[in-house]
Parts: sequence; structure tokens; C-alpha cells
Amino acid sequence: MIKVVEAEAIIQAQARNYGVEVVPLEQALGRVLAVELTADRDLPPFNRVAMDGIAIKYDAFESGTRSFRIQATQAAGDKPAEVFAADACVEIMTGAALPSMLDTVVRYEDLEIKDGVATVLTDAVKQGQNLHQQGKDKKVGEVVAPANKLIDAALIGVAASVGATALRVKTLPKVVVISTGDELVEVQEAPLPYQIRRSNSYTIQAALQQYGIQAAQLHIPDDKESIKHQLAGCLQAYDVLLLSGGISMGKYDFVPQVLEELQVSKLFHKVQQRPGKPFWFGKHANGVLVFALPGNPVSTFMCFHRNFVPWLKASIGLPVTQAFAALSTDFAFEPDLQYFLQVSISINTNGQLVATPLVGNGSGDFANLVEADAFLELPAEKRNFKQGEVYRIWPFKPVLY
Ligand SMILES: Nc1nc2c(c(=O)[nH]1)N[C@H]1C(S)=C(S)[C@@H](COP(=O)(O)OP(=O)(O)OC[C@H]3O[C@@H](n4cnc5c(N)ncnc54)[C@H](O)[C@@H]3O)O[C@H]1N2
Ligand code: MOO
Ligand SMILES: [Mg+2]
Repeated sequence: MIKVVEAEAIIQAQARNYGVEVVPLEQALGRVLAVELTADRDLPPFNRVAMDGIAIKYDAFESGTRSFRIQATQAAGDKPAEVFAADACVEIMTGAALPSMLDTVVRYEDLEIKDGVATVLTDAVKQGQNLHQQGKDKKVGEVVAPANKLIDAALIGVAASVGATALRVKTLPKVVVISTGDELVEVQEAPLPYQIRRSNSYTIQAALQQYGIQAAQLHIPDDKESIKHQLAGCLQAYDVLLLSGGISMGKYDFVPQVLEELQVSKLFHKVQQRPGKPFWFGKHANGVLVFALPGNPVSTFMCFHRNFVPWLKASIGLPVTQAFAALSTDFAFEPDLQYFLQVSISINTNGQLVATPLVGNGSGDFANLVEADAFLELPAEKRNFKQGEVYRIWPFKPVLY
């Protein structure tokens, strides 16, 4: 049985680049930008008026002029007015392009306007005030978003502003989520007293959606020939097989044996972790990866976040970030396994993440995951964990605060 870090190294060594594709801007949210985006013009592209009021020549104000004849009114989107006289001004709106002969904007709050003349009521006027200078944010050609950046709503806005109707993004692997088990019935079915509805594949399909992956779903009964037939097909059609169940010691746990018969080389079977000990990982000669996760729902969920997500991030160019939290209370765990404790996360008044154990009833108790926010990774070498000690967390809720 290998350690968690060894499993991690083996899996991360299989990270691979699935290439680049172009998606419409409206569909790019949550994807990873493959190439940097540059400004097609200065940002802002002209000296942008930042307050509604009048635009003046500062020199005139400095030499004592306070009343300015309104020569034109310019809305945002209007061609800049032409002004030549020193005592003339343009009544101008936020978002308008400053006329080239003018350099300062005085807001309406500091003016009195009467009979076509605007009088400045304050002496506190600075040259260039209330303007957003052309190119102040970015110069034409400058990078506005680097490659390998997760595309969020802010980046979508920047992309739109530089005229990117489509974005080059990292191609996501094609994933199929496969459940196995004769005890499992479809969600819409009424289970017999000794059956359950299958839930793992929905959990994993949803978790994948959070990374932009629209995975296919497949269910296979615990029948060796069916498993072999179905997996053979999947190995030709997908980049990644994410299985749950059928990998432990049971008489009907056929998955590892069938995978090896299908020329999927085992890279490891069993990891020194709880939950998730029976985890099996392998690779087909054609490069397809198989993550065969244990069937117990909390195990499936934990292995997905701890063992699969870092691989996915590495494969699409995202950093595998680390976060840590302090235990809210003492906790003991005896077995010589890395324990992934379910915790709720809060933030204390020192700004520190605090992990409160929500132990649950073992790896079958998936109802507990609704309340929990993260797994706290407790090192296998220790037995007793003290309040205040800080350990790595594997968050699985999108928002932690
Ligand atoms: N003799 C041993 N027995 C078991 C060991 C062991 O070391 N020795 N390990 C236990 C651990 S730990 C786990 S985890 C499970 C892993 O079992 P499998 O991967 O073989 O999964 P199954 O036997 O198919 O199912 C286990 C459990 O999970 C439920 N399940 C499976 N798939 C789904 C699904 N899609 N949705 C909801 N629930 C699912 C299934 O009904 C079982 O209750 O093995 C232990 N046994
Ligand atoms: O690891 Mo099993 O994954 O404890 O239920
Ligand atoms: Mg089993």
C-alpha cells in the first residue's frame, strides 16, 4: 500500500495537455485561457470624462477665469467638440471623450449654470481632474489577461472590451463517469428494500461540471462480461474513466481484474488513506487514464477531490493551490492511515480558517457531506491532533465564507 504523497506523485506524473480549442465568449466562463489576451487599443481608449460637468482649459482657470461660456454639449458617444476660446467650455457627460484642446473637468456640484454660462464656485480645481487618462490602465498591445488564467466574470468583461468574440481555451479531457453495482437503481425508480438509488455518478458528474466538464454517465451491473464489454468501449471513446465501486475484496468486485485484462496497466491499487483506501489507478496503452474510485460515497467524493482534481488542474494549466485550517478541537485517529476528516470551515476574528470536525458515520454517510465544507488531511504518522494545529484542507464547497 502506498502513501498519499506517493499516489499523488504517480497521478500528477500522468498530467497531460489535451490541447486548445476556441469557444464563444458567452461559453467561456469557468474555462482556462490558453493564450494571453492583449489590448487592441489603449484602455481607456481616449481621455474619458469621469464626472458629469464641464470641460475647460486649466490655463484659463489658473489665470483667474471663473465663468465659462458653454459652447457645446457633449454626451458620451458624441464626437469630441471643438473649442478654441480660452473662456469657452463644453458641457460634458461621464464617458465622453475629452475634446483635445481641453484638459480639466469641473463637476456640476461645483458649478452654477445660468444663461449659457457656467461659473465655477470653487478654487479647488486641479489640472487634469475628473479624467481617466487614455492608456492609464493598459497600453495598446499590453497583456490584459495572462495565459493559464481561470476565466471568471471579470476576465469575460476584459475580453469583451478588447473585442474577443471567441476565446482560445484549454481543451478539457473527455470524461465518462461509471457506476457499478447490482444494488443500484436509477434515481426515478422505487428501490426494493435491499436496493439503493445510485448517487455517486450524479455527485461526480456535478463536481466535474464545476470544472466545466460535461461528463457522460454509464451504469454497469456487477457482471464480469458486461463490465469488460462496456469498459472496452469506454477505453476507445474517452480520455478518462472515472469509476466508482467494484474495486475492493468482494466476490463481485471485478473492476481491477477486468481493467488489467483490457490492458490497462495498474499504476497502484490501495492508498494509505481513509476514506479511499481501495483506490485503483491505471493507464491504457493508448493513454486513457482510469481512476477507479471506491464505491462508498464519501470515499468516491474524497478521492475525487484529493486524488483527481489536482490531476485535472495540472492537465488544464491551473495551479494546485494550498489552503490550511486550524482544528477547533482536539481530535484522535488511531489507524496508520492518512485521515481525511470532514470539517465545516469558518473564519475567526484573526482571519484564520478554522476547521470544526463533522465526523459522520464513516464513508457510507454521504448525508454528512451536505453540512461539511472540506476534508482536513491529518498525517498518518500522528495519532493525536490538538486544537489550534494547522493542516491542509481540501475544500469541496464553492464558497467558504
Ligand atoms: N474485506 C474487505 N472489505 C472491504 C474493504 C477491505 O479492505 N476489505 N474495504 C472497504 C472500503 S474501505 C471500501 S471504500 C469499500 C469499497 O468498495 P468497492 O469499491 O468495492 O465498492 P462496492 O463494493 O461496489 O460498494 C461499496 C459501497 O458503496 C455503495 N455504492 C457503490 N456505488 C454507489 C453509487 N454509485 N451510489 C451510491 N452508493 C454506491 C455500495 O452500495 C456499497 O454500500 O469496500 C469495503 N469493503
Ligand atoms: O476507504 Mo473506505 O474508502 O473507508 O470506505
Ligand atoms: Mg466491494
